[in-house]
Amino acid sequence: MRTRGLGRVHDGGRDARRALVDVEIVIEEGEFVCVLGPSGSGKSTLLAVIGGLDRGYEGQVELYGQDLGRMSDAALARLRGERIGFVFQHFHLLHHLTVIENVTTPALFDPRGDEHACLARAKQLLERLGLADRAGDTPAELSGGQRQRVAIARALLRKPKLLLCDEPTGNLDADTGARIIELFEELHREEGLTIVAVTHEERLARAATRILRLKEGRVDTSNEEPA
Ligand SMILES: Nc1ncnc2c1ncn2[C@@H]1O[C@H](COP(=O)(O)OP(=O)(O)OP(=O)(O)O)[C@@H](O)[C@H]1O
Repeated sequence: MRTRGLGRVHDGGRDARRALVDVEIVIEEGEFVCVLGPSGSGKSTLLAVIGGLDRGYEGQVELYGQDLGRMSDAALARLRGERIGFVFQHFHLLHHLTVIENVTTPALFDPRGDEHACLARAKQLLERLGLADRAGDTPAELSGGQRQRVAIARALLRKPKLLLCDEPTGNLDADTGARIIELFEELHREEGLTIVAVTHEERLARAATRILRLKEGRVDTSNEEPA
């Protein structure tokens, strides 16, 4: 993933906000990057842009050798579906579906998908995330941390190459948070998963192989340190 001269202005009427300013970053395959920075520094905006969800940017974003700005909406949706898993800050679960349905539903849109394999992987992920006995519950019956783990299982279902997460441990107690971090480290080490995680949490940042700091929409290199 590479950005060149990346900028993003959020249109707030008279009060337009420059969320990203001239961001130049390269993330290699297999990296585990944590994005740190104060509230409002552009972290969530950066994730949305590099994940192909926000197309209103200036400059260039290249993902797996493709210039996102030159892709059709359909091609971009396909790239997202095949290669990227998202864990959003507010989970975005579907409230009328059960846990297992939430995890498997995005994969059902894949015409080449194998339903049995998909269900088996969903069950395995729920097991790994300590939710095996909650598969039939709806999100309303779960705690915030459990919902977060459902969102993580859903993001991992299609074996993405790149996992983009916004505060993935933000709602979790210390033990559950530690389990998620272990899972990320395992997926990164064993399956070569590239992870880009926005976080405020020290524990997660310590697990990363690189820290990227944002400040007022710019990459902040004043405090560079090896992770
Ligand atoms: N949809 C939007 N419309 C208008 N302004 C927005 C929108 N999304 C973000 N912004 C503004 O862009 C700037 C960067 O926001 P962003 O959410 O990317 O920051 P952040 O670093 O992720 O913050 P936090 O840590 O609080 O989640 C902020 O000033 C924010 O108010």
